[in-house]
Amino acid sequence: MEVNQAYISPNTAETDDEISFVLDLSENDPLFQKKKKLLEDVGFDPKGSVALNIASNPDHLKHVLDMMLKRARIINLNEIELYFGGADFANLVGFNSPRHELEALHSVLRLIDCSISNGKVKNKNSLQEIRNATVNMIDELGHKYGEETKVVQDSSCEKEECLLQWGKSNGLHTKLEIAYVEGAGRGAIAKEDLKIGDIALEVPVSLVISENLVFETGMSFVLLRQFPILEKIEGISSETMLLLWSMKEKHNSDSNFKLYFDTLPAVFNTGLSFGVNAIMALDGTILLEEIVQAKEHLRNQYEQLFPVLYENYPDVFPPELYTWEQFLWACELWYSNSMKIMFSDGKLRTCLIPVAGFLNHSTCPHITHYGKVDPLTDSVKFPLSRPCNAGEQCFLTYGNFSSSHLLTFYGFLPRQKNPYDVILLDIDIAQDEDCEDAGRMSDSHMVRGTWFSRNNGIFNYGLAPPLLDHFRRPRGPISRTKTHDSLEIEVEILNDLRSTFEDMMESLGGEELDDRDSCSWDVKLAMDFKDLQRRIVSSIITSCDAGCKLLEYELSRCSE
Ligand SMILES: C[S@@+](CC[C@H](N)C(=O)[O-])C[C@H]1O[C@@H](n2cnc3c(N)ncnc32)[C@H](O)[C@@H]1O
Repeated sequence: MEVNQAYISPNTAETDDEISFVLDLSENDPLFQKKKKLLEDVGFDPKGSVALNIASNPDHLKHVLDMMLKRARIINLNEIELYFGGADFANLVGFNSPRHELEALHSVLRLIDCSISNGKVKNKNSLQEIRNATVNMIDELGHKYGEETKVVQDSSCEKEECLLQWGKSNGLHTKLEIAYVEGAGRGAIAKEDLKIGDIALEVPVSLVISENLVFETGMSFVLLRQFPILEKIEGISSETMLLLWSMKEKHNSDSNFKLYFDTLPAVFNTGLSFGVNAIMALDGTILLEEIVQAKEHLRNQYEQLFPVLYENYPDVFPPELYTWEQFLWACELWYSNSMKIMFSDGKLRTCLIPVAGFLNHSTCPHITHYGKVDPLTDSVKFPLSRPCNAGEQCFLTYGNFSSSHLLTFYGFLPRQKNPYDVILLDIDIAQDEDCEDAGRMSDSHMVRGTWFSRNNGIFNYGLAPPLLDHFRRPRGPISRTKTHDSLEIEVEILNDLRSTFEDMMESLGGEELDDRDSCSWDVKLAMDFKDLQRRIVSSIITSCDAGCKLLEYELSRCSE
């Protein structure tokens, strides 16, 4: 899971009757130049502010909120969002994805809260009104895009309850309880109505499993004794050491983390455990190659360590605990359950966090800002970015991951539409080197389901502007004027694209007629993934067709 980084520095300045909200684009943002250009293109000063008149009418408040949101949306774009919407200014100021919209609304809320709390403004009514409007928008977003959860009532969560009790007696605080939920194993359910800013879970650093804890405390693995051994293996990373530690610690009945290990599944069922049939079922998708390579990489890593370690140090590395299967289990544990946490010393460490590991992922999550140790409390906090009512499952974001990544490393496909499901295209980008498209990815072009686009008209067709420009550029100066010549070029481009995607569809093959429910978990997941690829490719072919029809109609009008 990725640490959430917001490259925004919110700021406010007040006079007696006006507040200036400064949503500054940080120069540390890796996409600074692209976003700066975008802000300028839509008429914003990148260093500018939005002014709120204290004695304002509802129309002014609405306008101020609208302006703040537009800035916040641009500032919060990530690379994929920038690629698909970047050059399309009309779309950019509208809705992009639930995560993106939530982030934008949050930046605005932080600014307003900052102003309210600094107490300089005498008349707080306007601020409160604009705050209420922002909170309402966050609420509506949750209602529209949030996932519903069915709790599996007859499953016992005894081990999970023990872990919670152990956590609480060691300083953990939570407003969540653990239950089995349909389709996702265990999940965390809100015990009471939680509002924005409430801390759903707080875990003291002393309960966090990281290289710090493992290497700095005299744990049962006698790690200090192992260091000289491990240091002899060239390039061994702290991650590898943590893998080795967890493989043994899981069997240690005296472990400080015994109750945590007791709650872990015996098998993880991620893409890394796919059997041959499932891998074959991925034929025609890039995921087949990706999974094979990822597994090969892990196998090589294992073979660098074993049998050398257990032959030379059988006491420390007993062969029965260090099998390839156990190694894969530990890899899957760390891939699917770890979080990257920024510690008070400024270092980012990969950690396992008891209880937080029960939080499932959603593309419209409740918890988006986590991943930093609070130095005042020496704990990791999980605050709510949108409300979660009692009885609802509280979701986290694992990061802006594609379904292929989620399948490979977490073993599931999100139920909702995933805006990060892109198909990378094998296009020579050399021609694009001097291109300065606002949203172009640095090294690739891509497509995603055209259902995400609201711009299907001529010159857009629901496709990414940088991709279309890539095809336009060799055909002459890029034009968005409906002349006969430019329309002809557009038809040519859509025909080329359609044929590329028809080939891709053919290599995916027809839909399998098998009864999914009787398939093994991995084959079913592979087939579901392939269906998703077919839907994406089919949406592009349909959009190319629809675009050609529009162009033909326009061309016929030109020649009239
Ligand atoms: C950090 S754990 C979350 C707790 C997990 N459900 C459990 O029972 O241990 C991550 C794993 O939860 C499952 N998971 C998380 N989010 C999911 C989702 N939206 N749908 C289905 N499974 C999900 C996947 O198996 C993933 O590898």
